[in-house]
Amino acid sequence: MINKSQVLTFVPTNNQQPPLKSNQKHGFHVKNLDVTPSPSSDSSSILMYKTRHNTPYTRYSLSLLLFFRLLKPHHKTQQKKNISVNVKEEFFFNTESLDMKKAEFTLDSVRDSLIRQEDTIVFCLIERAKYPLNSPAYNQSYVSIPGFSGSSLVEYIVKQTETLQATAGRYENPEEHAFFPDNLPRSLVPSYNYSQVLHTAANSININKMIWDMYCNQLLPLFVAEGNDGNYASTASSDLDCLQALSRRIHYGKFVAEVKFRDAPRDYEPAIRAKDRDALMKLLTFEKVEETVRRRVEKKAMVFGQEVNLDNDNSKGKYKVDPSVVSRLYVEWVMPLTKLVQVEYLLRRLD
Ligand SMILES: C=C(O[C@@H]1C=C(C(=O)O)C=C[C@H]1O)C(=O)O
Repeated sequence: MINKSQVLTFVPTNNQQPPLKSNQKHGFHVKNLDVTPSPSSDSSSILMYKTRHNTPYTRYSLSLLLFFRLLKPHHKTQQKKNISVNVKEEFFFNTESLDMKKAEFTLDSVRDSLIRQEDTIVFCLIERAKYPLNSPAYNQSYVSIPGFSGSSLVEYIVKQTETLQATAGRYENPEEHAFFPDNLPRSLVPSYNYSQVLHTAANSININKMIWDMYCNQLLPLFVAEGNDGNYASTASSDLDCLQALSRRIHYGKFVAEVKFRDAPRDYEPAIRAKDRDALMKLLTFEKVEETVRRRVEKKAMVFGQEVNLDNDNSKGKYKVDPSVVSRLYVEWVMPLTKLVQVEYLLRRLD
């Protein structure tokens, strides 16, 4: 009989795996499955399984057969008894978080993360664009919630979510920054050993007030329809997703600056000592990269935001979020604010 402590280990079946790309990682996660065991299954059942695209199908099918045999009750009258089995499954993924890349902190790996974050930002904007502006959600006199006087519904939802997420450890991660950081509760979860690549002065940099102002007062009216459909809570929740994605991207400038400084400390040190913001801005700016980013996010807005249907494609040119607005968002706000974070970080780098 299988007992609770048994683990079905899915292991690679050969060594001829294609090399991982630089932004891919390889690992295992453990899934907990409820199965009804067969008494004939012996305790040494180990299934061979391979998740990569070069899976040998014969081995794969055999594995599945074995697996389903384990799931099959052996006798009709047998009382169904669910047993928890841990399945360790090999997986591959593109890492978005820098922490998954502990071993390779390079300008390329940091830029890979920024590229992946573009997807998140574009999808968040698409989700927000489902709703019209819904201006009451931003109006501080529309709601009067005990303990939150003077807060709009969006502020209320952001504050409450941040409070909850702080207890779950969100702000222990150096990549995360709260919009209302004062008086947040302590994390209640075991601490994770995040890689400490940043200078401690990084903790003093939080430009979320500027991001909030840019998002609510300048960006929103550019990509949502005017009007009001009453979905204020969902709207506020979508806003929170957008704000968090933008904040994470922009504050990622700290990591970009750190890696640039490490690559060329002698170039940066004189400008840092002279507190010369303009010189720092010049040193850290790569116009060609910015142009590539601008074109790529515009294209992502076209690809992710197009209507998909199976008939003749008559939806060309219709996008859920105007691609030129996404390009403008990056050129006017996201990239300049990311560079501002870089300058602020570098100015403190030798403290
Ligand atoms: C982030 C970087 O620094 C600057 C800011 C960029 C951005 O925000 O996308 C792009 C290029 C640089 O001018 C970088 O060099 O990758």
